[in-house]
Amino acid sequence: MATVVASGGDGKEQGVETSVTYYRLEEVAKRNSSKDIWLVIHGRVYDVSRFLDEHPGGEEVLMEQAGGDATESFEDVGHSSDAREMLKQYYIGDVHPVRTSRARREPLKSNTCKSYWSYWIFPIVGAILLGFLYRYYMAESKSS
Ligand code: HEM
Repeated sequence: MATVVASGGDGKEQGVETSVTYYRLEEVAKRNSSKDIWLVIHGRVYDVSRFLDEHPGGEEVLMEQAGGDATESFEDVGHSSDAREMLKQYYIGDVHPVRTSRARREPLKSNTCKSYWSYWIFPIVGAILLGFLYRYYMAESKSS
């Protein structure tokens, strides 16, 4: 079961049933000081504060990405599989899957209503047509 961590606070809050901690992008964005650096790579949040001095590519590149999504820069460098393996050491959680404001405004569209009407409309229209045809037929047979 996943735990959602709201933005604000110290960002380390965790619930009772925890397997993944989610951080909002606003929370990650705050971690951009020289001593406290978080970044996002492929939707995962990494606390690289203690990795700055050790990063073979230098601390500047990490600081440039601090608090943001570093996926593109990380991939552009073509990091080795060892580097990707190292990521695990700094992993602290996932980016919170936020619904877009549009998705929040629009309720989930259901087909139930649509199919309900199409279920009734065809028999009704068919019955009306049959009624007209019958009247037409009767009028014709009377006049002849
Ligand atoms: C937690 C995240 C990161 C880890 C664990 C990591 C790890 C490493 C490692 C192990 C290397 C040595 C080369 C290799 O094995 O590929 C390296 C090199 C490098 N990294 Fe990172 N890196 C991270 C994030 C980044 C980011 C966000 C950038 C942004 C541009 C970056 C830029 C570089 C550069 C420029 C080099 C030097 C490449 C070279 O000299 O060929 N790294 N990194």
